[in-house]
Amino acid sequence: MTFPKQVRLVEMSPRDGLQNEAGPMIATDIKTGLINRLADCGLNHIESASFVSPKWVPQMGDASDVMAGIKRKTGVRYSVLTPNLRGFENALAAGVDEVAVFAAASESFSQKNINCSIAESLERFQPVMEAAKKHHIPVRGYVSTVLGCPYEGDIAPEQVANVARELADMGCYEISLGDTIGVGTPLKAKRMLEAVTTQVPIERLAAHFHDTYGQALANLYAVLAEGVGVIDASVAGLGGCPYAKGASGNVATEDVLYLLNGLGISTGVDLDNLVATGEWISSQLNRHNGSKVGQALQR
Ligand SMILES: CC(C)(COP(=O)([O-])OP(=O)([O-])OC[C@H]1O[C@@H](n2cnc3c(N)ncnc32)[C@H](O)[C@@H]1OP(=O)([O-])[O-])[C@@H](O)C(=O)NCCC(=O)NCCSC(=O)C[C@@](C)(O)CC(=O)[O-]
Repeated sequence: MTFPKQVRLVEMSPRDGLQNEAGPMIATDIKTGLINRLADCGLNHIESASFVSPKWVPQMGDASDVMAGIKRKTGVRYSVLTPNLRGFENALAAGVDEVAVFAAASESFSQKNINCSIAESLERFQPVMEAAKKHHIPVRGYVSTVLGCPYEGDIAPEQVANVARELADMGCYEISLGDTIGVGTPLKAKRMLEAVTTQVPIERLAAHFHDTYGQALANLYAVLAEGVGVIDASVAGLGGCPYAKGASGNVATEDVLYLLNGLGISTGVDLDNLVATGEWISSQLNRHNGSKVGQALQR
């Protein structure tokens, strides 16, 4: 096994973490406070908001205010989700550093999440890619449901590979592979990755695993051993997907960092500060802290 010496953590909590919070709209200053604290932990890539339809995801309805309210830290990339050209234009006006388009490996999930087929979604991303190129904005791509779909069950690794290749070919610099409902196991994750790397080099892949079945760290260990060097995670394990009922949050950033520290893999992120941030946001949201490491170190 050859683990990478360094891993880039992409922090998901302000977007993937908060998009699914039930109840009233979370105050914008809690969102900006979270982002500023995360940057102070040493995280240098923070997915901060979504420029999607507020009818579909109400919690992200203040994306422009969030972008205007954060204290920008040099060296930190503040990225957002953009499902279409309108989202991109709004994101550009808000001064984002990077955008992400999001497709799925499952037709049913694509319909439920963005109201179109996989092929239509790729067509819809084309003008986003062109506009982003013109404005020198890097674009990340997501593939959801890479290890299972809430509507279709198992997804063929080849289907994941095809969608990942399409996104890479259209210009996404990195493809993040999402186990949206957290059903994967290490062997499945390894096999999916083997299929994807026949189409997209491993240097351009990221792992985005949810922890619904408690397998996310084991799955990450499996793909780290294959050489994946970018991991998406969410402080305090915040989150879930509005269009994947029952899915829990991304794997907790604190838990991933503890694993990486134990493997001697550097990230530039401070664990104590991160644990304090996980505690802070959990108390602001009046929510259980979903990080095991966060719970252990707070005792
Ligand atoms: C894609 C659409 C817009 C299609 O939605 P639609 O209803 O098919 O499209 P539409 O063009 O008819 O638009 C519907 C309404 O939204 C407006 N609209 C249209 N676009 C925008 C925009 N950009 N910003 C603001 N408003 C917008 C548009 O103007 C219209 O308003 P109305 O005329 O009814 O008043 C919709 O389905 C949508 O916003 N979906 C977002 C779903 C979402 O955010 N899901 C969660 C993120 S994905 C995820 O979590 C997975 C991931 C990435 O983390 C990886 C993983 O874990 O697998």
